[in-house]
Amino acid sequence: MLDLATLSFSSTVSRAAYFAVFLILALRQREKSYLWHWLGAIMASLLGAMMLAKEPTNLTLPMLESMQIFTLYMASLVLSWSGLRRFYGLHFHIYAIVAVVILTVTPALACLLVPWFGIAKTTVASIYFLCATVVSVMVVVEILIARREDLWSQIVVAVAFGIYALGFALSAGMLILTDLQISTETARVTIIFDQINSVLVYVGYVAMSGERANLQLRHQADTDALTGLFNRRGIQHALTRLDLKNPGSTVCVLLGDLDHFKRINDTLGHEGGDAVLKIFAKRLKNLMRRDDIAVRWGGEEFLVVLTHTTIDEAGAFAERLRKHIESEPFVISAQAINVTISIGVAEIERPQETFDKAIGRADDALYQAKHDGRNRVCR
Ligand SMILES: Nc1nc2c(ncn2[C@@H]2O[C@H](COP(=O)(O)OP(=O)(O)OP(=O)(O)O)[C@@H](O)[C@H]2O)c(=O)[nH]1
Repeated sequence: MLDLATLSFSSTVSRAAYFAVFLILALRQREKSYLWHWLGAIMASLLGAMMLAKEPTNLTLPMLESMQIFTLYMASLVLSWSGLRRFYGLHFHIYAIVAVVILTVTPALACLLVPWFGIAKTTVASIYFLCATVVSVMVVVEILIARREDLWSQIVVAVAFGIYALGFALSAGMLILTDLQISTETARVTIIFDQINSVLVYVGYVAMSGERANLQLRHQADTDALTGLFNRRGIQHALTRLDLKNPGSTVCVLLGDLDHFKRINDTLGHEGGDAVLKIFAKRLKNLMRRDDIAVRWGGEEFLVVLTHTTIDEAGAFAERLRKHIESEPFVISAQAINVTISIGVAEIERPQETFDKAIGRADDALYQAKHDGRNRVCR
């Protein structure tokens, strides 16, 4: 069995290692304020662990040291919570700031009451555990109830703080309701419990940061930077979401091309042309349903995939889009520009036809629409 001195030492060393890792992460990505909060959380708990490690077997620390250690551990929890809020891009309400400051200093203030009012040290410890429970629950709520982002790794952090909350609440309950005293054994259990849980928390933070960066990179790689629609690479990923093999559902493709776009560029300049493309993409998205997929297929060419849609419905949608573009001039730098679009529509004939073949037929239909005079829909 490991003794208290060894456990305290390993707890301090592991925190120092986390501190080094987070310091590098924060320095390399200075703009990510949440990393600085989490670095602060680790630093506070490292300082607390260092103070405890000085005299690991002394369970009756002087008042001043107890106050400092309680405050450091509370600050660590609060910085974990504030880091999470920054991670989700949230700011802090003034009431929330006041509340967490009160929670942070309450155990230290309770220490002051020990000599003056003769309050038992176990009562002070239970006050600390109660405050720590509240902040741990706040972290869990921040992640699980709000579910602001779909990250698997945040579940690890939520579980770790859920375990912390349970541990703190149980400790407080036992100190209040039973005559449990703080002993070498309880100190050992506490350190082991904290050691295991802190691995989940800090590794969870790194994983959250990495998972989100990974998703953002993938999103960037799949998205056309100008219009925000999928690019050709992105459609491959988006198509995996569609059940193209299901013969029960009809899927149609639309290939649209803005008419005489070269003239628009010549009139407005390339930047003006870009603005037209952006506005077009926005209008297109406004007409689409949630499950439909829009892709910037080429320069001024757009592909739309309509799920659970018959060829007649797709034709009607294309006509609606065409009229919508034709009827409302695009306003670029206070200049109203008339834009029109030609559209080819095709249904994917399943089970034998591939997606690419259907696009080929939509392209033929688009060619026909251009040939017939533009600003029209052809099947
Ligand atoms: N502003 C801007 N222009 C682009 C972009 N990509 C392609 N283009 C321009 O789009 C124009 C396409 O011209 P064309 O293929 O001749 O077709 P069009 O003038 O639209 O004529 P039709 O398609 O036959 O109606 C070219 O002038 C390209 O330079 C882009 O990202 N931004």
